Amino acid sequence: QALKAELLLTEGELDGPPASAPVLASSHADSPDELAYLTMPRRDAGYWVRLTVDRDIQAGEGRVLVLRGARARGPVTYYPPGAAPRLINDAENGGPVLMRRGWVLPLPNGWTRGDVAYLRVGGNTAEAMSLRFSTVPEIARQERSDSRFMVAAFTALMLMALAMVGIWFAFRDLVYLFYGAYLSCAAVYLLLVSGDAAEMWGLSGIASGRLTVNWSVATLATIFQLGFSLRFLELPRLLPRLALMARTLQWANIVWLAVLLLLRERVHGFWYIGGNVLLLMGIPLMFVAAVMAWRRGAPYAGYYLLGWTPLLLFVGVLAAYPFGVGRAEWADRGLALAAVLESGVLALALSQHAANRHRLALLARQSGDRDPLTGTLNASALRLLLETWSAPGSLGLKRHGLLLLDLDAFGEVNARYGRAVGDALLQQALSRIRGVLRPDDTIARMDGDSFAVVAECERVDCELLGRRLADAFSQRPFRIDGHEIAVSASVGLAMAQRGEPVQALLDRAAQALLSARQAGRNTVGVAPAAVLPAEAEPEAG
Ligand SMILES: Nc1nc2c(ncn2[C@@H]2O[C@H](COP(=O)(O)OP(=O)(O)OP(=O)(O)O)[C@@H](O)[C@H]2O)c(=O)[nH]1
Repeated sequence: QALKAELLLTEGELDGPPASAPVLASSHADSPDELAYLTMPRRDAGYWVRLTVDRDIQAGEGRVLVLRGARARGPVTYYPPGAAPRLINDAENGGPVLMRRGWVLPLPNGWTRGDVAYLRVGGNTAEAMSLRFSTVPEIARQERSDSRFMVAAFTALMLMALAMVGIWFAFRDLVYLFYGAYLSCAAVYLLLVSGDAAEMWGLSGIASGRLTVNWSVATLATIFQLGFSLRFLELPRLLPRLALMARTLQWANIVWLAVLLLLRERVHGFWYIGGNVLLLMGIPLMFVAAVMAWRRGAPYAGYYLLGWTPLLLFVGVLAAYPFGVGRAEWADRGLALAAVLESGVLALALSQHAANRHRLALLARQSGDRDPLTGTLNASALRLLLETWSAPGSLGLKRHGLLLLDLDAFGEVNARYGRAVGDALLQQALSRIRGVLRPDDTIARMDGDSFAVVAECERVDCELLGRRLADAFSQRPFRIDGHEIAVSASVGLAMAQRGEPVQALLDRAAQALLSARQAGRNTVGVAPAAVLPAEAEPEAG
C-alpha cells in the first residue's frame, strides 16, 4: 500500500482544499512500515497537504492513518476521502488529544484510488510531520506495550530519585539533591510526553495544560542537570571557563522558563525553538566538559560519560526533530531506555561517591586522633586510613598518591616572629592546602611543619597537584599580625601500589620529599615505583 503526501504552496485563505497548487515537496511511503515524512519551513499562511493512495482501501479493513509531529502547530483540519472534514490536534479547545504515538485519522468510507484526502496545517512554526498507515488493533497493541514500558521506566527513575534524596539527607551535599531533582523531572517528563499522564488519577489536571507543563518540566530537568554536572565534574575547580559557560546556560534556561510561565499560550508558537536551541547548545558543552574533566582526573567523569552519552544522543535527536532532522518514532523509546541506563550508571557512581565519603568520615571520627593545633587528622589517623584502604578486599580508592609537604625554613619563622606567629602560620597553611584539594581528598598534619595529602588521581595529575600545592605557598606571602611572611614548601609524591605495605609507601614519599629539599626547596620530588616481590622477577630478568 503506497501513500503519497505532497506539500502544496497556496496563497491566501481558502475555504476548502485547493483545486490545483504548486507542489513544494513530496514523500512516498511504499510499504506499510514506511513513513511519508514532510519538513515544513516557517510560513505565515501554513500549508495544505495532499494525500493519495495507489490502491483501494475498503471501509471494513479497519485501516487508519497516523499523524505525528505538528505538535506545536495550531489546529490541523483533516479532509478524509469521501467524508466531512474534522478538526484534530485541538486539545486546548476541547478537541481530541494526542495519542501516545500521534493522532489517529480514521477512514470512515475507505479510500478509493483516485480520491484525494487533505490536511490543512495552520500555525507559523517550522516543524516536521509524518504519516503512515496502521490498524486499530495494531495501535492498541502498541499503546499497551508503550504504556507498560513507560510505567516501568517512570518507576525505575523515581526509585532512584528517592534513593538520591536519602543520600542527600545523610551527607547534605547538593550534588545528590540536584541529581534526585533531575531524575524526578525526567521521570515526570517521560510520563507526560508518553500521553499516559492524561489518563492517570491526579495527573490529568496537569496533563491538560500540556505544552506549558511539558516544557517547564523538561527545562527544570535541564537546569538541575547542569547544576549536578557542575558539581559532579568539579568544573569550577578543574575547568573554570567551562563552568562559567555552564552557569550562563543554566541562567538562560531559568530566564526562558520564566518567560514560558509568565506568558504561557502567548509564546507557544516559538518558545520551543529557543528551548531546543538551549538544549542543543548544552549537549556538546556537557560532553566536552566531561571529556576534559575526565582527562584532568575528575574521579567520576568516566561514569558520567558512560551514562550520559547515549542519553544525550537521543535528546539531541528529539530536540532536532522539529527542525526536520532525524525521525522521532524510535527516539521516544530510546530516550526512556537511555534515561534509565544513565540514571543507573550515575546512581551507582553517586552511591560509590557517598560510600567513599562515608568510610572516610567514619574512620576519621573513629580514630579520634586529631592534631590539637589545626584540628585536622594526625599522623596515626592517616596511617590507619592508609591501612584500611590497602587491606585486601576493601573497596579502596582507585589509584591514589601520597603527598608529603614540608614548609621550607619554618624554624626561622619561629625564631624571628615567635612561636605564636608560627602556630598561626601553620593554621593558615592548612587552609591553603585545603584550597587546592577536592572534597574527597584527605589531609593530615604529620608533625611540626609537615603535612600529608592522600588524593585519588593518576600519576600525572598527582604530580600536577603536587606542583599546585607548592605554588599555593610560593605565590603569595602569609599575613600574620601585620607581618608579611614568605614561606615556600617542598613536596614529595609517591603513588600507592597494590600490595605495598603502608610503611613502605610512607618511606618512599619521605625519600621523595628529601630529594625535593635537596634539589633546592619549593620543588616536587617524585618517588620511583616500588619494587614489589611479585614484580621483582620480570624487572630482574
Ligand atoms: N610554631 C610552631 N612551630 C613548631 C611546631 N611544631 C614544630 N615546630 C617547629 O617547626 C620546625 C621544624 O623544622 P624542620 O622541618 O626540621 O626544618 P625547617 O626549619 O622547616 O627547615 P627545612 O629544612 O627547610 O625544612 C622546628 O623549628 C620546630 O620547632 C608547632 O606546633 N608550632
